[in-house]
Order: sequence, then C-alpha cells, then structure tokens
Amino acid sequence: MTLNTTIDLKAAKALGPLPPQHPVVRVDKVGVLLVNLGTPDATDVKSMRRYLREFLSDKRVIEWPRALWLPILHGIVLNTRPKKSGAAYDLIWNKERNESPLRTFTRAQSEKLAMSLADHDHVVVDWAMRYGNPSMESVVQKMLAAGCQRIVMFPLYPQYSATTTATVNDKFFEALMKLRFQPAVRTVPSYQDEPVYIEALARSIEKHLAALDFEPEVVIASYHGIPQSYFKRGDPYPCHCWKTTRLLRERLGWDEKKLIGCFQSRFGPEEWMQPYTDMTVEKLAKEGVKSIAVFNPGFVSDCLETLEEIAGEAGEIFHHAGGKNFTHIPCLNDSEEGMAVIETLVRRELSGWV
Ligand SMILES: C=CC1=C(C)c2cc3[nH]c(cc4nc(cc5[nH]c(cc1n2)c(C)c5CCC(=O)O)C(CCC(=O)O)=C4C)c(C)c3C=C
Ligand SMILES: [Fe+2]
Ligand SMILES: [Fe+2]
Repeated sequence: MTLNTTIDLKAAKALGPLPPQHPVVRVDKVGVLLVNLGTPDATDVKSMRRYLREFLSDKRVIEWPRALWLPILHGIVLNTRPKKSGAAYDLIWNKERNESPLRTFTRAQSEKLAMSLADHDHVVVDWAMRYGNPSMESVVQKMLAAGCQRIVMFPLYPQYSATTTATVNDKFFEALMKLRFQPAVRTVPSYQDEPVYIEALARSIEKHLAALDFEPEVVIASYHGIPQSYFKRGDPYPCHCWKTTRLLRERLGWDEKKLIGCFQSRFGPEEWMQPYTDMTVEKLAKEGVKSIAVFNPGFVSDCLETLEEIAGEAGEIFHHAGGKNFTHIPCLNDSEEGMAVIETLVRRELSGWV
C-alpha cells in the first residue's frame, strides 16, 4: 500500500523546475520502534562510565538540583560506580554475542515482532535504547531512510514512570525536533492492567512453578523502585505496580500473603518506595519461610536488575538468613507469552495505519 506521495508533481511543475538539490523522500512505510532503557557497550570502566554518565545525567532520573547533583555525579559516582557495576555486568554478560542480556532480548523481541507482522509488507520493525546504543536518533534516521513517514514508538515499560516512559518519549521527540519533515507518530501507553499482559505473567508463573520440585509459600512481585518523593510529586508508577499485583492475585486466586509486591534497586540516600525486596526476603527467611519465588513484572526483559540483583543477590540473602528454596521466575523476554503482549499492543496502535 502506498500511503502518500512525496510531492504533487503537477503543482510542483507549475512553480517551475524543481531545485536540483531537492531530496528524494520516501514515505510509504510504517515504522514500529521498540525502546528499552539501555545498556553499556562493554563492561570495562571506560564504557561503564560513558553509559552511567549519560544515564545518571538525565533530569528525569535524578531530580536533584543540578548544582547539588553534578558535583556528586562527577566527583564521586562516576569514580566509584563504573568499576563496581562493570563487575556486576560481567556476571551476567552474554559472552557469545559480547553484549548485555537486555540488548540480546530487545533485539530478539524486535526480530520476532517483525516476523509476526510480516503480513504487512510495508511495516518496518526496529529497536533502540534510551541510553547507549543503538541510539534513538540513529534508528529514527534509519527508519526515515527506509521510508517510514509514520512511526509507532513503544517504550518497553508496563508501568508508567516519568523516570522511564517519559524520558523515552522525550528522547524520541528530541530526535524529531531536528527534522524539517517529521513523521506522524504514536506512542504506546503503559499497560499495567491490560488483560493480555496479566494473562502472560500468570501463565509464565504457572509454567515455572509447575516445573519445580517445591512449592513456594510466598511469591514476590519485585518492581524497580523510585524515590518516595517522586511518587508524592505525582509519578503514578507505584499505583500502576500495585494494580498489576492486584490483578495478578485475582487471576491466580492467591491472597495478599501468598503474592506480595515489593520494590528493589534503591540508589542514593533518599527513602524509596517500600517494602524493599532485599529486606522482605531476609525477613521472610528469618520468620521461618523456607521456600519463595521472585519475579519481576515491571521488567520486559531480564537484565542486570533481575539476573544479578534478584536471581543472584536476593537468593543469597534468602539462603544466608535460613531460607531453603529460592527460585527466580524469568521475565517474559521473547517467550511466546511475552511476544503475545508486544504484538497485541502494537497491532492495536497500528490500527488505521496498516
Ligand atoms: C535515581 C535512580 C534511578 C531511578 C529513579 C530508576 C528508575 C527505574 N529504572 C528502571 C529500569 C532499569 N534500571 C536499570 C539499571 C539502573 N537503574 C539505576 C538508577 C535508577 N533507576 C541505576 C544506577 C542502574 C544501573 C545499575 C548499575 O550500574 O549498578 C536497568 C538495567 C539495565 C541493564 O542493562 O541491565 C533497568 C532495566 C525502571 C523500570 C525504573 C522506574 C520505574
Ligand atoms: Fe533503574
Ligand atoms: Fe541494581
């Protein structure tokens, strides 16, 4: 299908010959752009510092006054954290592809989505990262060159937060700001309560638990945290997390003791949303709970925060405190259930365009 033509040739001829430098612009394709948080290119200190500098300079992520934060970032954080984070990434790095798991999964999601949308031969699917590579700007340019004059941009965060969804949107629009001939765009909204998402989570939990040789007494839904002050100033993220957990409880037929919601990944001295995952895991073990499962509904793909902090560290905390059986349920990643979520939401947002 041809959606449009670049110029009305008849009208253009009436104006006289076209300027020789007039660019040829292709406009017959629709782009679907999947975007996740980002990731360092390598685990060495230099690559880690470059990545963390970009990430932690984002005003949507660290809301502290710049005059206070930038000296701390450049004087302390970027001198200490790159080595520590690099060592953590080393533990989970995809050595075969020499990249982080987040990049591997995001690429796989994009490739699988492209295959399932193959019935629309004018749809182009690609992926980008908010921080690091491939950059949003480079992929927007690539899509324009391929003829996408309409783009559906999908921030891969089920629950909305200014620290994630909004900053991805900002970066996308920043890339568009530089264009004379902008594409028409749609952004995919958060989907904390979409039935297809709740169903996918429930099935992946059921499948994982059915394969275990123990039954967890408690299952923890662990979301990335945000500082409490962000919530108090209007970020709806915690409400979205609580809603996802409640709907899952209803779907699984579990009560508030069996499925609990927690927040992980504190950063800096402020109070973050509670209960904290690490403290909860420790408390449960000390109270005599022997078997638990943890999963991460807020992460579309497994990454540092799920593989190292939960599957690794939280498991250790549980065992040290007297727990016996710990299991981490993988994220939806590029599983059949996970792809059903992405494809359903993308097809909905493409309506009228394909
Ligand atoms: C104030 C700091 C941070 C806020 C707020 C925050 C929110 C937030 N983050 C995610 C998802 C991810 N975060 C990841 C890593 C990560 N996050 C922070 C800080 C904040 N995040 C840091 C410092 C790091 C880096 C970890 C380190 O270097 O030690 C990742 C993992 C990326 C990967 O490549 O594996 C994800 C994903 C969400 C969903 C969120 C708020 C809703
Ligand atoms: Fe984070
Ligand atoms: Fe972490």
